[in-house]
Amino acid sequence: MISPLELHPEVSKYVEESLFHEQMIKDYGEETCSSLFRHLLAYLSTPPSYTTLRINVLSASASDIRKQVEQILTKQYKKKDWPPPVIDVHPMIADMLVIRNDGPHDIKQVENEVIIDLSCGTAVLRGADIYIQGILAATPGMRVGDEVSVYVDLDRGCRKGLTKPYEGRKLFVGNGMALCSRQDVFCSKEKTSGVGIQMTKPLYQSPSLSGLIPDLVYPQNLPSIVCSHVLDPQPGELILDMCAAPGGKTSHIATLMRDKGRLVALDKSKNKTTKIRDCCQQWGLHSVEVYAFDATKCLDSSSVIEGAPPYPPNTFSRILLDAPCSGLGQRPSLKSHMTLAEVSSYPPLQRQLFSKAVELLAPGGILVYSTCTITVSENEDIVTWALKEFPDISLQSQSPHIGRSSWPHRLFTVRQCEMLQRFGLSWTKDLSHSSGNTSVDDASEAGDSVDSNTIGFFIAKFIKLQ
Ligand SMILES: C[S@@+](CC[C@H](N)C(=O)[O-])C[C@H]1O[C@@H](n2cnc3c(N)ncnc32)[C@H](O)[C@@H]1O
Repeated sequence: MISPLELHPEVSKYVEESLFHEQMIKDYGEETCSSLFRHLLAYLSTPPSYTTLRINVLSASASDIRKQVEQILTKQYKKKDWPPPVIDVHPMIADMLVIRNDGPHDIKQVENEVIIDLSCGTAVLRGADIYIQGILAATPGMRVGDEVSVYVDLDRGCRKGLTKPYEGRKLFVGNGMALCSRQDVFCSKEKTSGVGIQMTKPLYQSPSLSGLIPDLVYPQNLPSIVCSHVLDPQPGELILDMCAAPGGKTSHIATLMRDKGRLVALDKSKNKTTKIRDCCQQWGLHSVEVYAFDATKCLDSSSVIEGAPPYPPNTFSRILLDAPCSGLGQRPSLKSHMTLAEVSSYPPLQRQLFSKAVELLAPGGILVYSTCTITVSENEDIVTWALKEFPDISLQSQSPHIGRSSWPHRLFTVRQCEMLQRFGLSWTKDLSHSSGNTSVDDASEAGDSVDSNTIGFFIAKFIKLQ
């Protein structure tokens, strides 16, 4: 049993107050709101029920890629003794494959124990095997072929190479087979890379995606795929992706432009821009220019459109601001070490980036703002601030719209709520109209479909008036 996402108490209070504002507490009662918040934290600690892959439809047809993926994963599943995977093209989004995950399973724990860290544990819950470098501790005497039980160190207390049983708080994530001995992990100079534990009986069965036809397939969460479709990039346009690394949405935007036109991709982190370049190169995309650049400085009226940033005002036909955020929509998320100062540092940065985006956008141009977090302060509040601050932009409806509408906000009309998209667990559409109904959507209410059981994500679309 996975416990709810753990937050620093002051962060938990901040997020809860951001979601359940005074009016909601008045309308639905304190008890209901805090029980919904606990439900939300529990939901965030579990992995999504589906794995989604974006596919390169410029290189092959969706059905061909689906077949290739099916062949590879069927072999992988057979090796692990699992029933064959069910893989479909998403009914509304032609460049997305959907694979149903399965779990949680009831797995009997064995004596041999392997400890891994939080980030490795998160990957295991989404289908990954464990690389040798990811192993923090293993039972003395562990040999190749042994069955082992894998635990996540929840408190970052496990010393690398610990020989005694780990006494700290740990979460069981399934059983696997050792492909290396304990000696290989901690004492060998040779065998230090590659898969160390193959997860044969994980708590959640989902495909292991490392190296899965990288020129045709990009593992990406559903809302991120939707986000680039909402931007609706067209061939021949001049488009800006302001915060682009590692390049998932950049490569998608360039693909939707059929690699014709010019896509400028910026990221503040120089190291991360390498990932954008690699990603575009792998998909054979040539329309992308990548710059390591602070997007808060990318506007300058004396600059020119060609070449590197900064750029003059009214330049781009479309801009994606996939903003740096607190990331609290990520699933599974077992424990966050973020402090209140960190979480509350994002809205000012988001407003700064948004202001630049509005100026850089050409009249008639489209701006998409998105985050992978759940706080109202980084989502709905940014929209209400922007609509007040910039009378020359207007909120637009989105296509495709397969997520929920926004979190209830005292400054939105019902129509405005419906123009925004929130993914992951959300307030039921009808709840805001009926104080008698106090449920959030869950598995019993179509909440377990691929469109709803995903990460927490927010999308807003604007047009700059002519
Ligand atoms: C949510 S991630 C972007 C994910 C990316 N759009 C994708 O789909 O692969 C936010 C990114 O913003 C970058 N960032 C943070 N501050 C920035 C700034 N001032 N200018 C440009 N990029 C920034 C971070 O390095 C991070 O890579």
